[in-house]
Amino acid sequence: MSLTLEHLSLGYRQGLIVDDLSLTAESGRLSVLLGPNGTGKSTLLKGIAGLLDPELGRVLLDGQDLADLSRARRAGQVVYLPQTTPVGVRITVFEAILMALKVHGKVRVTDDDLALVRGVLSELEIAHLSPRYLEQLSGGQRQMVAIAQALIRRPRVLLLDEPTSALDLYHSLHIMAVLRRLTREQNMVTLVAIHDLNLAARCADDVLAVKGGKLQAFGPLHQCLQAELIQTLYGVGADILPGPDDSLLIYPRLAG
Ligand SMILES: Nc1ncnc2c1ncn2[C@@H]1O[C@H](COP(=O)(O)OP(=O)(O)OP(=O)(O)O)[C@@H](O)[C@H]1O
Repeated sequence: MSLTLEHLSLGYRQGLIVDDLSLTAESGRLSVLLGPNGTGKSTLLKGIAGLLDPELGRVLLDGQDLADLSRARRAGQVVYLPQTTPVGVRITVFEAILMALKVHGKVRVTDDDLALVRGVLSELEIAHLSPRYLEQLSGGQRQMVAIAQALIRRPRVLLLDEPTSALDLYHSLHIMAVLRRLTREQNMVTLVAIHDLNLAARCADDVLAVKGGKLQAFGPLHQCLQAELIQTLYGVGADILPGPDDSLLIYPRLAG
């Protein structure tokens, strides 16, 4: 399976933010979406999810134009987790994840549904939060519940916007490792916008870098994540060293 962006241009009233972007991402691979603040990463994810209509171009899943699907069918295949998620009504963590599972399905809850909710709670190590109300959670706990809500829907394309921004070191590493494993096991196309380059380098198969609306790089981690790219994206020099387990260690250097 593959996700293809074909001359995709996206924007708002003030103009284009994503400008003529073309690439094909293969399933079973996790891509990190890199780029400076305000450059269009969230805009790109929203465009792929169908929350923003393209000015030009298409988003294809295995050759099928996603614009031809109903909103509900597209949402079943492509799940987007925004940077901030509303707390919403007074429900427990267990209920919130169950509701995410049933969002476009039958209303009746089966034993299999309950087992799926328990499975994702255990996978993300948040089973102890199950009876708590969403409004009682910390920022990081809420972020993990939102990730659980995205995962339980078993999408073909998983789009996560800075999913570890509120997580501590242990939980960031754990969540990214789970995302990488599930991407392979469930053969998803996973795209994760992220600012922490060292975390990105530990979990990425591919790098997708954007700046000024334009694609700067797309391809395997070791090929793409070079000092020149970091300089282009962020205006920051960097030493890049080989890390354990085929990862990279990035040591950024501000000039002066
Ligand atoms: N709903 C909107 N209406 C108008 N302009 C918007 C809207 N959402 C975002 N923008 C603008 O589009 C540009 C890209 O924003 P976007 O949120 O996609 O950036 P980003 O790369 O995800 O940034 P960050 O790393 O800071 O989260 C910014 O200039 C932003 O102000």
